[in-house]
Amino acid sequence: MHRRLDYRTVTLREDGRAIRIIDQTRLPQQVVFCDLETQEQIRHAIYTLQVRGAPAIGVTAAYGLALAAGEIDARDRDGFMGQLADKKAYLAAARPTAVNLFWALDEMETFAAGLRYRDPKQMAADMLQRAREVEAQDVRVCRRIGENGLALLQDGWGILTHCNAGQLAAVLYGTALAPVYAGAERGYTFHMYCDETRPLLQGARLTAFEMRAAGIDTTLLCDNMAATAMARGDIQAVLVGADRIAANGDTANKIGTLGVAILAQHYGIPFYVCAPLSTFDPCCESGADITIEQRPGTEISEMWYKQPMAPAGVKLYNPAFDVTPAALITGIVSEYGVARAPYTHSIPALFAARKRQPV
Ligand SMILES: CSC[C@@H](O)[C@@H](O)C(=O)COP(=O)(O)O
Repeated sequence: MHRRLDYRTVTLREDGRAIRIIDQTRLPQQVVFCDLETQEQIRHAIYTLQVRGAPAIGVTAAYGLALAAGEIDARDRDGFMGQLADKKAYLAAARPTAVNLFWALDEMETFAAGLRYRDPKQMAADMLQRAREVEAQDVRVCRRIGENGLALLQDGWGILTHCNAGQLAAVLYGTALAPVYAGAERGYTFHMYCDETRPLLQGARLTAFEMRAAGIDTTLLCDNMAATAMARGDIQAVLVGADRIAANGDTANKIGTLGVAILAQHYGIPFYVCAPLSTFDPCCESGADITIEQRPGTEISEMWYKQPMAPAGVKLYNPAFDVTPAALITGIVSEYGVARAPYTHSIPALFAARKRQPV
């Protein structure tokens, strides 16, 4: 039976005074909702991955800046925009790699700059309305990604995914898992293979959880088992999300994605990246321009076990993302269709399509 989680990962609380998120650090044991009211709570929730995944971070940031704007006490437009810029910089420092964070903050600042100046409370209320639209747009966009991605898949396929790019990484559908949900709605049977995704186990804790809740056949495997699953012929396609896509198609996603892409090329398995246009960053010429977040080594050495998992004092290396070169990507599935190499031509075509008919 198909039972996608019937709640939104990120939304505005009914009274409009807080962001309501599912606390992803408590999954899969507990589904706990958490209300974020202050900018400190919002930045902390993004940094600690209570809310995570590029599109969900973007929606949180949009609401976050609107709520923070409600705290502004300014006499005129310049005062308001000055304080808004400070709040934007504060939220932007939460995490460096997912461009949706910066995209959403820029959208909100540009929106505020375009408003006829009234009292700060009214400006903040208008911004909150705009943030609601960012949330609604995420739902529409992800549905379109689902339809576009489904057209590349066949009923009965085994699909490998890495990290979590599903409902829990966006508002309702996700990106890489949106085609799987779209297929399930039509009665397709997919066999999902979820990499556990060391060190923070987004695949085990989140993807396996939401796939099972949706009644989709799901197998969890350790990251180092993907090669064997491919060699056995279990995998017919790889679907992953993205945190930032450079102008040449190089794609930053959760650490380990690059290894999966190399394996997929070796075994001749199509490797698709699924992402909304808000994850594309035309200012990054290539993957070399993408800042990769470094996180505390303790996420490797002691996070998931009662006892330390490594000898005291060992040097630790914990980049949170890697960059998959465009040459390893079969196609990038967006809400405006599928871009293929050469990406320097096909990505601008997606942006042109958006200009003609925004989703
Ligand atoms: C649709 S989500 C795409 C990516 O944000 C996702 O694959 C990912 O890498 C998330 O990393 P995380 O560190 O859990 O925020």
